[in-house]
Amino acid sequence: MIEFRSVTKTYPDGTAAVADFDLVIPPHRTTVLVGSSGSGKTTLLRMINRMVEPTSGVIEIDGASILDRDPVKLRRSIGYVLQNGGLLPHHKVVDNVTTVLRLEGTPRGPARERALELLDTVGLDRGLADRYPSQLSGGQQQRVGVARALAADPNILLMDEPFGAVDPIVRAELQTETIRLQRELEKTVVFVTHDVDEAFLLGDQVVILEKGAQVAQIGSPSEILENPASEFVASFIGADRGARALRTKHTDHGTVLVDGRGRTQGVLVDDLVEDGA
Ligand SMILES: Nc1ncnc2c1ncn2[C@@H]1O[C@H](COP(=O)(O)OP(=O)(O)OP(=O)(O)O)[C@@H](O)[C@H]1O
Repeated sequence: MIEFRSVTKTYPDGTAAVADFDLVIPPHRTTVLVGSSGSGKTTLLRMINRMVEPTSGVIEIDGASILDRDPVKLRRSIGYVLQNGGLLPHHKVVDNVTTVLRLEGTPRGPARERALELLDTVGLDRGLADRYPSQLSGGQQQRVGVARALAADPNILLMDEPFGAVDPIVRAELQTETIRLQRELEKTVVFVTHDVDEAFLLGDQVVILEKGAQVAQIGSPSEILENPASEFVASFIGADRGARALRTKHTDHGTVLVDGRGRTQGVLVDDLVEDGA
């Protein structure tokens, strides 16, 4: 579990990026921080691995303040995936994946074997191991970035807009892969995006942020969709524009659900009634 208590970050130029922020991030689940540009998402993420130090407040991992941890060791024990993959261009894929392992003293042979296993894990062909990042597609580079983040088998994986720079089809593939990986590996994932659809797709817990990292709403996707806490949230998730409104349409074969543009989104199964409890 990761916990923020009264965390504030004011940058030296006076920008109040995060003001009095509280959050509990449950283990083995995906928490998504979503908000518009400048709402403080990246600052929050980077405070977890001490790439940014809070101005005040406490951040704990499993009940212990991260200030008591050596920053370098802490950073290496937490996986971090960036938007552009953050790969070193003059290092082969295998060397990018094994950077942290090598720094921690794993010999070359076992490190390479681990890298090849990780390529399997993220759905990449082992034959790509000796290529350079520029010889891969954007989607493949992102997968290498995920493999690298998983190399030291961290419990926590931080992902900062990891799919922002790839086309929509590859993005959808990577989102599906992320869900599969999380189920398989049961990491605690903290994911930053400005895309509310991505947040609802990936998040077990979604945190909608306004400027200064003020929490507008926190809950499961269903809880937020069913009951937006404010006009800001309704507008942010598109509920006010009817974008998420579904209507029933009766056909000769049963009842389907259609969206605002008339596209069929699903089939109504009337024996599947939940009481919402
Ligand atoms: N090193 C810095 N020095 C000064 N101000 C900063 C610094 N880093 C971020 N900020 C400011 O802090 C605020 C929050 O930035 P942050 O990057 O955390 O937001 P974000 O929600 O991740 O935005 P984006 O989606 O655009 O990446 C912004 O106003 C930003 O300009």
